[in-house]
Amino acid sequence: MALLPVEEALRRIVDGVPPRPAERVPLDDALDRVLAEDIAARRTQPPWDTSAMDGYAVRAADVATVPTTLRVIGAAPAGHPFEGTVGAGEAVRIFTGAPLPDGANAIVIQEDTERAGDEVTVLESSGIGRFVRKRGLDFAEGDVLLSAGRRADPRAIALAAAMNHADLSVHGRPKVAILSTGDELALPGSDPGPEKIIASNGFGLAAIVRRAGGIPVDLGIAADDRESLAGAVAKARKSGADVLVTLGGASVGEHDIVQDVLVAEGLSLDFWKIAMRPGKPLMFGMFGASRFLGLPGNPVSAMITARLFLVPLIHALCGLRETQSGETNARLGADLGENDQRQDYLRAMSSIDPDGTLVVTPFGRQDSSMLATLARADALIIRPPFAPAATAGETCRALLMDF
Ligand SMILES: Nc1nc2c(c(=O)[nH]1)N[C@H]1C(S)=C(S)[C@@H](COP(=O)(O)OP(=O)(O)OC[C@H]3O[C@@H](n4cnc5c(N)ncnc54)[C@H](O)[C@@H]3O)O[C@H]1N2
Ligand code: MOO
Repeated sequence: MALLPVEEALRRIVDGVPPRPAERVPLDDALDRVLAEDIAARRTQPPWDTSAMDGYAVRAADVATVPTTLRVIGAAPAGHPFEGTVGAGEAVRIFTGAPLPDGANAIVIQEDTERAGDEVTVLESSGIGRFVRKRGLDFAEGDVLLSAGRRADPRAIALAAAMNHADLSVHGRPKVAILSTGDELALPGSDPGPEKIIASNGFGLAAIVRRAGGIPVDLGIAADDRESLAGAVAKARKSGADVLVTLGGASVGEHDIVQDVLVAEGLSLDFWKIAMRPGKPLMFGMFGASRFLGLPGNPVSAMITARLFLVPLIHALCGLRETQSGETNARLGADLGENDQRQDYLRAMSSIDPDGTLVVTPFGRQDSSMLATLARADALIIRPPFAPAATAGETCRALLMDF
């Protein structure tokens, strides 16, 4: 059976996703939220011509020939403009960030002067505009400097503050309900019998959700029976989550009943099974107003499919417009055999060659149960379906691990 290509699966998941409604938050709470509107400067910065240095505001013509001695007629610390005018043969003591007084058109830095009482001797000349920041050097009132859809990173927050905004309109954070499934699962820190497996996926997923800008809602662990799953699904409905993620029970065994139960509860399934390794049994559909992603239970499959499909979905719900795939060209560090119909994501270690090239070397064992390997890996080598055998040194595509 032909499996759905990865790119097509992603397109179906993220296309047409409406961002969460906007809300206003103080600057201090805006970090990593996504701007819901363009932000224009409420003032011009700097609002006047200012000194870029501590020194003396002078007329450039007066210091064309040095040394020369000028009369100091006042001072202009930052925040306290000098109200008068600098005339011929005069200077005003000035400090970094203070407005340039009328009449002056240059700054002489303090180190190039000798002060004696109300006279200053200038030892180095200074041209027109020297050490002067012109009004509006950074931005002018009305300039739109931050666009809707941008993440409020620290630089954006600093700029928004400088533009005189105390709060920002940002999109709401999507809620992602996470349900682990499996009779064999026990919580970390419990005293599990040898037949048990520690339920790690939910924790990894919640961390991915938080990093991506969502709010994880833990629905716990459902057993592999219809009643338990239906009960958990009822909780999911109540949670009002934007996305419901199930973990495990996605494959073909008779205990893999997630899809059956959800369809009986109203899931409209869009697709099941994609051309990807790890992650083949991925499911996607609409569950009422929520988007549903059924991730495979194998721990590495769950983490990688979450990175490739859930993260872009959360970004879309957050209103993020400029997303980066994280993919780059690299040089293969080992030979690889030919690939089958599934796009492969091989766990790999990256290094930089002496010539500056990024090299990615896959681990020998690629089993999708191996979290220790995933944690050591810092890149995934992407092998398209039916890629021919490749030798070390060839160019390949790699996804740098950002989660
Ligand atoms: N006959 C076939 N068998 C399998 C196929 C197939 O196509 N035909 N696909 C394989 C692939 S690929 C994957 S991936 C897995 C996915 O299986 P499920 O999604 O049904 O996952 P489970 O069977 O529930 O669990 C698999 C594995 O992962 C462990 N697990 C489950 N949940 C967690 C959790 N929350 N934390 C940690 N570990 C978890 C579970 O104990 C199992 O060991 O199916 C293959 N089989
Ligand atoms: O797709 Mo499964 O995720 O290969 O192990």
